[in-house]
Amino acid sequence: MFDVIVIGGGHAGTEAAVAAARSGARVALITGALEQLGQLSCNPAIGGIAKGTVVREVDALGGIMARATDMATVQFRMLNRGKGPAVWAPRAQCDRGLYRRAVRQLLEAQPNLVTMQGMVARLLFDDAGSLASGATRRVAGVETMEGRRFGARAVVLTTGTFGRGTMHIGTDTRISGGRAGEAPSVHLGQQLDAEGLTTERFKTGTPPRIDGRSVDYTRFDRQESEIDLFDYSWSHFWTTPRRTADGAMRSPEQMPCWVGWLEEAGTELIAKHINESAMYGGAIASRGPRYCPSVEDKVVKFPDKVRHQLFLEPEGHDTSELYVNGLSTSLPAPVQLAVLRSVHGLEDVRMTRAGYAIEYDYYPPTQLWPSLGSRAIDGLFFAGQVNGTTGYEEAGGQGVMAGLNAARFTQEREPIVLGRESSYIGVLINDLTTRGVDEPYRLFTSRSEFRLTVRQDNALSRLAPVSEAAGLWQDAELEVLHARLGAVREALRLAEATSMSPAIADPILEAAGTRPLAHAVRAVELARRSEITLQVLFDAAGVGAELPRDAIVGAELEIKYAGYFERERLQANRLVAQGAVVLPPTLDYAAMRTLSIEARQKFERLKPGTLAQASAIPGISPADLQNLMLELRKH
Ligand SMILES: Cc1cc2nc3c(=O)[nH]c(=O)nc-3n(C[C@H](O)[C@H](O)[C@H](O)COP(=O)(O)OP(=O)(O)OC[C@H]3O[C@@H](n4cnc5c(N)ncnc54)[C@H](O)[C@@H]3O)c2cc1C
Ligand SMILES: NC(=O)c1ccc[n+]([C@@H]2O[C@H](COP(=O)([O-])OP(=O)(O)OC[C@H]3O[C@@H](n4cnc5c(N)ncnc54)[C@H](O)[C@@H]3O)[C@@H](O)[C@H]2O)c1
Repeated sequence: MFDVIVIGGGHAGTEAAVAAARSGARVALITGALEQLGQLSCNPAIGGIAKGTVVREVDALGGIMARATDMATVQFRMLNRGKGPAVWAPRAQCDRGLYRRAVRQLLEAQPNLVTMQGMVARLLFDDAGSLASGATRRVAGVETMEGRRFGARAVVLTTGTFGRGTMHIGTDTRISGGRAGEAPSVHLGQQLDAEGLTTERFKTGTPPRIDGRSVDYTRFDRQESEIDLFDYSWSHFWTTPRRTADGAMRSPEQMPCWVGWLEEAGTELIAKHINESAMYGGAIASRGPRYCPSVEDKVVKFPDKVRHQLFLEPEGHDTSELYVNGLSTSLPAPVQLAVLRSVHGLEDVRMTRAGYAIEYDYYPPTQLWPSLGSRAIDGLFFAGQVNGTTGYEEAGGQGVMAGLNAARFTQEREPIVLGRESSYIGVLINDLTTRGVDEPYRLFTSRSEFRLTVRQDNALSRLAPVSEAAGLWQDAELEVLHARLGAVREALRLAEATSMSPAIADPILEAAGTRPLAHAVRAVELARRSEITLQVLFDAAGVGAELPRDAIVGAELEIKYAGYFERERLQANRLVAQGAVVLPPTLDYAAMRTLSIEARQKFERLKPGTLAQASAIPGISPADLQNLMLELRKH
């Protein structure tokens, strides 16, 4: 008997299992193939715009994604570097094999957690759900295809793209599978249909891979890694052997990326064969991710663009295979090869694997509570691609919260729901459970009202209070965590306390093209200037050498954008105060005549957990919210 069983060992499942185990639950993770734990289904890149912030949030909640990435990075870029640190976005490409092994190693190092191989065929139920939740059933365990049965008080379902997955290459090739080379999950979906859960279909796609030994690299621009400037996980600053005592990096050897172009010859080929593409030839009807478009989409939707950028990304040290980023496609394999060979430098290329599209089941996430628990079946939680999202990071973020709340469910503790003002994970889950999805959901900075205060550099200070209160850390980790947070405070104190004389500051100011000093000022005042970094000031004044760079950048951002942050914080506080008002699931919205009919219907159907969630439902007006507050007072 386990407290929590997690079905699936992708990015949602592995995080869910760790979060539940860290919460004190006895956890089993059951997945199709143990060798594939943590498999990066598509490109081996972790992070990017908004997603990089989620990786750090997962890390601040005790997750493993950041640690695994740090152990496997072979190429790193800080995106948006030109735009100022408030919107910097870390993106790491990993050695695919190293990443998988790192995930497995981290899982096996986790107390309270066992991993097992097996395809879950069905859930086991107790008859009744609890009266309070209104659920019709309560989950009691799982049974695998081989007939092994395991009892559990909560189950987290994270089966990704495997739910009745069908892969397509061109219009004629259709293969049943969850991912290239892996079987789909069929029985579980049939059972959930029979239980009355709503199921829908989405699609996604992946590009072909090529043999790096058949590439003429002289025709591509070489892009080096910026690795020495960054660690994803806060824990690496202090505890692990990733850095040597003098701060040098001990990551895997870095590999270059190659930037090239799909030219007119390639786009013409795609246009000519467009009806043979699975997506355009009618083989697939379901909707795909708008923001991870296939190359067919790009050619059809942007016909005036004669060329499209491609990145050849290394798959790892143990292989010469390259991932062709930008060329996701479901054209027939011979057409894919011809398109590849139209690219300058790929004239003689060997295609090692064809790209394909995949259609899979997802469960519209408005069927969930904000805890990610099912409204229909007590103790059943959903996370990852099955909730209609796309992306490893979106999956990981949901996984942590589902695992945490599944454990808390078994411990009869209140679920933890992150606010929109606290994190991108809060925005993601709030959007999913209140608004639902009509295309695969991907995070962007624009989805957050608080994108200046919710940044990649301050994830730990935002979420450590949550993870600490939830009891996710061991004592030694807490010590490191407090030291890490203390470093930002110390950098801020030093900025206030350090006086910069004209003799020290002027060479820096002149080099940056900003006006020199008339008299000595505090470092904090100079750090407000957009051209000047706090690190440069500290280096010149000979202070702060013991502080991690990241803490100094975090302090600098707090100084530079203090005015904006203050405004967002006030707004966030208002939202928290108002939004925290709890709406019990037993409220009879149909009887609330002061609400509009649309509001009554939507509240009845979606059962928002708090006023903040009620306000995020599309179509709900400020008048409805005011009236709802008045109705609540009558209760
Ligand atoms: C071809 C392809 C292309 C993709 N391209 C992109 C992209 O460009 N951009 C992007 O953001 N995302 C892309 N994705 C999606 C990305 O892979 C997912 O968002 C991410 O992996 C989701 O993580 P997950 O944990 O929800 O599911 P997955 O990573 O799919 O993991 C599911 C896990 O569940 C296990 N499993 C399934 N059924 C069962 C069962 N019945 N019993 C036990 N275990 C089971 C599987 O073995 C697997 O370990 C792509 C996916 C595919 C397949
Ligand atoms: N079809 C799908 O649903 C699908 C497929 C693959 C990946 N993904 C997801 O997308 C995310 C990462 O994708 P991504 O980063 O390739 O795309 P992205 O669109 O997030 O890329 C972000 C930015 O990185 C730039 N970029 C891409 N490759 C680069 C490189 N090698 N060097 C420097 N800059 C580069 C791009 O120009 C873009 O501006 C992951 O979360 C992954 O799960 C989804």
